[in-house]
Amino acid sequence: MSSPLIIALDHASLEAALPLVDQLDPQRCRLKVGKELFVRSGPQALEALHRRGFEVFLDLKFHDIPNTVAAAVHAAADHGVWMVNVHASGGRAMMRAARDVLDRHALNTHLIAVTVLTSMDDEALAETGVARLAGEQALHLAGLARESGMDGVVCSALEAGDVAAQCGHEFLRVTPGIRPAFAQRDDQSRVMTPLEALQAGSTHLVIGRPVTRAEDPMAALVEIEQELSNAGA
Ligand SMILES: O=C(O)c1cc(=O)[nH]c(=O)n1[C@@H]1O[C@H](COP(=O)(O)O)[C@@H](O)[C@H]1O
Repeated sequence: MSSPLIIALDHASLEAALPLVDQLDPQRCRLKVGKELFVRSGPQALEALHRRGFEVFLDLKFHDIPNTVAAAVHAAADHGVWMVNVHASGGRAMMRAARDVLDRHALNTHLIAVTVLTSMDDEALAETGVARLAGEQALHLAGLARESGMDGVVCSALEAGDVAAQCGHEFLRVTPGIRPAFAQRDDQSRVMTPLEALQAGSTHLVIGRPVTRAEDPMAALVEIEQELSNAGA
């Protein structure tokens, strides 16, 4: 599957997500299961998506003591998900523990770390006691994630190029905060269009509301695919 598109199923339940899922093609996108859908529908949601042939990014952003996060990552990988994530700000020992548990059990789920949430700007970050600018902090955490054995990071597309330069091109740059020209910004602060994001160095694009809340989700997805293919992306 070579598409960079990951559609965020930020739906209230599996039942609510299925009408959209059943219009999508597993050869043309992956799906992301986040907190609300997983808390309501649980592993059943993963099974239902896997049965339909989709690769799934389980986005639960684990952030806890190393032992707890490693166990949670192990449990996620046991469900056969394609990708799982933790918060890089959980630190080196936490990320290493998560890496080690996957290696010990020969599980090949991609393990990535969230750097700075795309909803955060410099001011919001300063309020949490982080003095660096959001872009600098994201790059700092990407370096720590790389050293701690992560396969990549979640970052804003604004940082994707710098992350690639610093951490290597095989290090994944999964970027939410994607807003096609036709979409609203919603609560995202640091945004780019799909084409800009790929050109800036993203390896994967996480897209939620611009597709899932569109009047015609398939038309929105096709419009994004066309924008990318017209530019040879
Ligand atoms: O880890 C993520 O996927 C994530 C990290 C981040 O920094 N920002 C961010 O928006 N996300 C997720 O990406 C998706 C973006 O959705 P839309 O803003 O609707 O496109 C949501 O499911 C968020 O949970």
